[in-house]
Amino acid sequence: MQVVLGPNRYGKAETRLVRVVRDGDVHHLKDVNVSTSLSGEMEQVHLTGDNAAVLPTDTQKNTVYAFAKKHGLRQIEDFALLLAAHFVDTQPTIHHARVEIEEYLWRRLPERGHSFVRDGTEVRTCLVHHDRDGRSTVVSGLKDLVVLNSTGSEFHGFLQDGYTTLRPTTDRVLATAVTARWRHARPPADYGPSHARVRQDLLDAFAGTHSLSLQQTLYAMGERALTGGPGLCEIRFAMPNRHHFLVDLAPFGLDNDNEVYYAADRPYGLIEGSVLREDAPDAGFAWE
Ligand SMILES: O=c1[nH]c(=O)c2[nH]c(=O)[nH]c2[nH]1
Repeated sequence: MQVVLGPNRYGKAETRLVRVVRDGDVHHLKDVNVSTSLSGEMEQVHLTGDNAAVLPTDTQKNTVYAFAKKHGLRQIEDFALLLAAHFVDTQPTIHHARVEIEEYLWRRLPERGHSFVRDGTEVRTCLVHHDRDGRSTVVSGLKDLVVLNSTGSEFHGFLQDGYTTLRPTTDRVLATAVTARWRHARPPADYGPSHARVRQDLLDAFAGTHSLSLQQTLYAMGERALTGGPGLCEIRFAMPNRHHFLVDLAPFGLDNDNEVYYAADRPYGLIEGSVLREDAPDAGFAWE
């Protein structure tokens, strides 16, 4: 039986990097997790162990740190583009680079210029590709944006079969941890304000939508982000439905008028979907 090498890539996953910029007594902090992944002329390393085409993952990690010093680190998308282009443009055997970055957010404490507190659970993300034909794609995003509406959410009119026990409700808690990733029709002038704008659009739509299902809320959030400011053409979501079940307090002679909930962590409904402009340009390898 004949076998052949299939698609492959290799790289250094999760290079943790903290960059401090000292502006006198006031420090600026960037805390990121960088994963690089390269592909190209990798037949020989897999078939015979000849490493001549391989840029070591250790070198990839070193490059991340060196570039943080040489070029600074402002918007993660720009840093990822710089790294991806570097690997492809300097190594003929590397035909494609994929760089994924997570950024953990810190807020400076007001009293001091160099003390920080982690800003919630939210993570900013990006996924960048660059190939040897000079094509680049950028997907920006966020994850673990935890939101909750304590009313303004209903769920009824759903299919019922012999296994259905869920009661229809016209007033429930709606909570989720949003993962959203998006691409722009054209690169924005600055990924920072664009990210802030999309994030605010998502929050406004979550809060402002009287929800008949999390699916409806997802679409409303996508629609808002696409019709808002920063020129998005596609946004994809994964939203776990963080169920809040009313606790039955009747055994204790107490009523429970939507006041006391059991916040379940699993299982959870997982609602996923995308919203895109009808004329969205082809995504190419952007999401891979
Ligand atoms: O918003 C919801 N969508 C569903 O598809 C679903 N399914 C379910 O059990 N609860 C919910 N809630």
